[in-house]
Amino acid sequence: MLDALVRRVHCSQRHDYRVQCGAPASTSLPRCLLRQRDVRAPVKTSYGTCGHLLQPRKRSRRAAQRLVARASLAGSLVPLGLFLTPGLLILATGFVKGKGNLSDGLSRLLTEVSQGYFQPNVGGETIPVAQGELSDLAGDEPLFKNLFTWFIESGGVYKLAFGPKAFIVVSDPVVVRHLLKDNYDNYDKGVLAEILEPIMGKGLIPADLETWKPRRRAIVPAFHKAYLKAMVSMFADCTQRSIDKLTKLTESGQEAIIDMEEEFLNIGLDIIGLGVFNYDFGSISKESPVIKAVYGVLKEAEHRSTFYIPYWNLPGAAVLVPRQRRFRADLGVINECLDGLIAQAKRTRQADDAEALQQRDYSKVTDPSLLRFLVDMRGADPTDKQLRDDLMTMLIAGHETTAAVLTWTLFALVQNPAALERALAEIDSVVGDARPALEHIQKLPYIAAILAESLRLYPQPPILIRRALGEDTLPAPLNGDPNGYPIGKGADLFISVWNLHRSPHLWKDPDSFRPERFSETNSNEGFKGRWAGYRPSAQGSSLYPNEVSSDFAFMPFGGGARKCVGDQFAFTEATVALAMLLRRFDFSLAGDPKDVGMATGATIHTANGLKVQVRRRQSPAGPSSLSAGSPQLSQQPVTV
Ligand code: HEM
Repeated sequence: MLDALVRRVHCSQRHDYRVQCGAPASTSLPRCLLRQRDVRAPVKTSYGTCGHLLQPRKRSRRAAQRLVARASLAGSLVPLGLFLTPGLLILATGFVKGKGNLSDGLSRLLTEVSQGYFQPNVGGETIPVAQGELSDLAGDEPLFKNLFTWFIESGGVYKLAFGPKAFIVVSDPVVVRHLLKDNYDNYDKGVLAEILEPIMGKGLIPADLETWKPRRRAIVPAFHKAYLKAMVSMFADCTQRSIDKLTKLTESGQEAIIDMEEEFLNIGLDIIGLGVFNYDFGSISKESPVIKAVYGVLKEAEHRSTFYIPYWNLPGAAVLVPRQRRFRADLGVINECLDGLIAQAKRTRQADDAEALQQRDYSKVTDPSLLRFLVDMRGADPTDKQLRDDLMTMLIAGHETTAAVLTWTLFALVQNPAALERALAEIDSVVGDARPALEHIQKLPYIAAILAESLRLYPQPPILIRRALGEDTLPAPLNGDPNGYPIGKGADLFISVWNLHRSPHLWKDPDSFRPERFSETNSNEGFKGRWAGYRPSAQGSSLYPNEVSSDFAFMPFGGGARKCVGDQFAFTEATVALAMLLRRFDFSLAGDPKDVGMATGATIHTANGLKVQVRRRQSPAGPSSLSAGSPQLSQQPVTV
């Protein structure tokens, strides 16, 4: 195990070194040995083979500010916690006086205070341990990148302890297949459900298994083929709004610098509003209190998913903490809007069974939204609250995710001229100036490979979360204990999609952007027949390479029972938007790729926006008949 105790350091010229902690092999491992601080001392006066002085990685000013902010927030909430029980006061003093740094001590204290219990023993004693501290989270890198470093050091299943809380981190396709498919009903969403419950209630993503089963059965049929066809037309309309805006900004050959991440978020919001509840946010061209509230709630969802102390559960936090007060106000605005839309849909209900609803003539349907289908479907009869939870869930699940895919795809393409050229040739010859239709999308395999490659490098979300409802034994990961790892009820798991997608055991040249990889077979003898490898032929009729063709090494939309319900919606949306924008404009990065940065939330987004220079594309070749596309959008969006 000691062999794994390595850390990265740099010399003054930024040569990269891996150093080993100096503890003797026989020593039992106190947690502090793994902390960067403890590794710094022995290397402070060491020199690398380059002759330069070795030094620990420097924290950026931003990271340091983040750490201070977290520590001070923790500090400001301590008094609340201290009132809860005198025993915790002693605990607090012990932690704060202890050797750990202040933020680590406070973080542990707050985790316990706010959750009110110590993490029960959740088994997993035989799992290799990597231990982390809050200071690791406050480093330069997002959490999922730290998880990758520990994966390389500790293997496809390891345990990570933050104070009293332990997470089992899984980065092996055989174990992931077991969790998501073979034994899925032994797991719920655990910590994620706790975080999201105030926002999504019992919507499909956080729902417990009992609530989830009938809702999943009701929602899946709503994404039928005729719906998807109508949606493709709407995707084109919403992208056209952005094209019109960019066309204006690039009048008479001008060049404009645009934050395309923001633009993709606007396109995505308009699309998800229309597709889910036939509400036109019109966010590409205007601001409204509802849009502001949606962004406010999304920001809070992101804050909660990265802030590992659930301070918002402390008594009074919702009233005392300004951002929590704002969050409640924003949630009120959205709920009022959704309640209005649900009431209106119920007033105009035309009940029918699912099959009949799927056979409606969608070229004449004025409201093709999911809400309309869910209200009209006979037999499901969800309560207003359940409907609202499902709508809110889909609004959040389908907005930032697709925008993030488009952002990172464009980021990759502007740096890969050969891939861009091939993409343009495909768009020009298959779609040309036509309005993209479902039939076009099936004929754009290279665009599909580009989007898949972007999702491989930047999975949205980078981590999936589960909690064991009963005991289980995780199968052995690559090079792990052949007996597997028993875990107990209540064990919390992080499935690291980032690690799977960038694993050197599963992919050749994993960090390169190379869409062509999806037409090559790939395997690893080390799995001894337990992992089937990546096989393009197993993709079948799916629009994109997926968890089936990669045997859970590539999961752009998750896998198994709780796989994304909006995968086809999202994939066609991204294809339409990308094809239409690339056809019309030339994009090049305004600045250094490093300036874009990376930040983590529910999705991976940029730290500083995706600023690109936009120019009109000069006379692109290819079919130019508009009649080849689908008919104009016939739906009349509702505004309340
Ligand atoms: C590119 C865009 C998208 C990506 C990358 C994505 C990814 C995912 C992933 C990975 C999961 C599995 C989560 C887990 O197992 O814990 C998921 C679930 C889900 N997604 Fe998506 N999603 C996208 C777009 C959408 C859209 C457009 C919608 C709805 C219109 C949607 C609705 C949902 C729902 C409801 C679930 C929960 C399914 C269940 O638990 O049964 N997603 N998504």
